[in-house]
Amino acid sequence: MIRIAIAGVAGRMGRTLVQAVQDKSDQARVTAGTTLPDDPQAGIDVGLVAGVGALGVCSSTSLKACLDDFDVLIDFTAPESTLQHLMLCQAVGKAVVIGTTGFTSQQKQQISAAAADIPVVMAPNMSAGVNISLKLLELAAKAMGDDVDIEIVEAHHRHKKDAPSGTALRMGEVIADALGRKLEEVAVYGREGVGEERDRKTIGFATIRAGDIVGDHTVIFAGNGERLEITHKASSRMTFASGAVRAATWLAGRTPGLYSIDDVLGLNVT
Ligand SMILES: NC(=O)C1=CN([C@@H]2O[C@H](COP(=O)(O)OP(=O)(O)OC[C@H]3O[C@@H](n4cnc5c(N)ncnc54)[C@H](OP(=O)(O)O)[C@@H]3O)[C@@H](O)[C@H]2O)C=CC1
Ligand SMILES: O=C(O)C1=N[C@H](C(=O)O)C[C@H](O)C1
Repeated sequence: MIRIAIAGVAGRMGRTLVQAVQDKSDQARVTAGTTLPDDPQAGIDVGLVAGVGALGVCSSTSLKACLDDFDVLIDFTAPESTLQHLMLCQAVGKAVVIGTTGFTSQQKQQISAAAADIPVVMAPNMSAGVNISLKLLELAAKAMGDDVDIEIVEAHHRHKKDAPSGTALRMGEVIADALGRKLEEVAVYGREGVGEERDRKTIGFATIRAGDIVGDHTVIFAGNGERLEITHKASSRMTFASGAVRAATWLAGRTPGLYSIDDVLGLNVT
């Protein structure tokens, strides 16, 4: 039985993660959960927070206080918090699944460094569909990339803080790598006013924040006379949460290293 801690248990993903672990109660159980100290859910049973009934585990306001109580931490909070949690786990040799997005490149390097000591799975999107779509994007980019304009459009709920989404950026990286381009040199984040016509080598990003959209991503490969669009639409956060729980059960007992969701899903075959 894998003992799982969930950071940010009162958040949208935190609550869904508790439900997802409950759905895998033959393999895993929630043995710790955290909130910020000023959260109204602080100290409340994590099962009650998530709406699945009491689990006998009260949410803690400090991960440090429950480091003995879990095998794997699942963290979908915010970049700074995730890094603090990661350092605590590194100090005691606990595995971490990171779903948080919005890291700077320097923060990503800190995560890679920590993964020299502990097993870490990190993915901006834990759904199987998105990770399969990344393979399709690589194929499409290699086949069409130099003859088409490539635009990435993403839409999320009004509460999302980071933009573009971590998934959209990952899609951009996969496409840029496939085409031998550097994303930081070719990315165009939104357009406004009068300027030059489009440079074919650029990869454009457009962001929508509205209502309760769970997460939509479309990549457009537009050429002369045809365009290919690859779209993924998440209709429930459970797709991300069940992917993260699968990653946590896969990660328990592994050797240190930075693993991707491709490793978990067996998509790393070439
Ligand atoms: N990889 C994937 O598949 C997915 C990734 N995400 C990412 O996950 C992250 C969270 O998303 P979402 O659940 O919608 O956001 P929420 O804001 O709903 O949840 C985050 C929760 O973490 C809490 N929190 C922040 N810092 C700490 C801390 N130090 N200790 C304990 N709790 C803390 C927040 O509290 P407070 O509100 O008080 O700040 C909040 O309750 C985002 O980065 C998002 O992009 C989301 C979905 C899928
Ligand atoms: O914040 C969200 O909600 C989501 N964030 C992730 C991202 O930034 O890509 C994944 C998913 O699309 C939902």
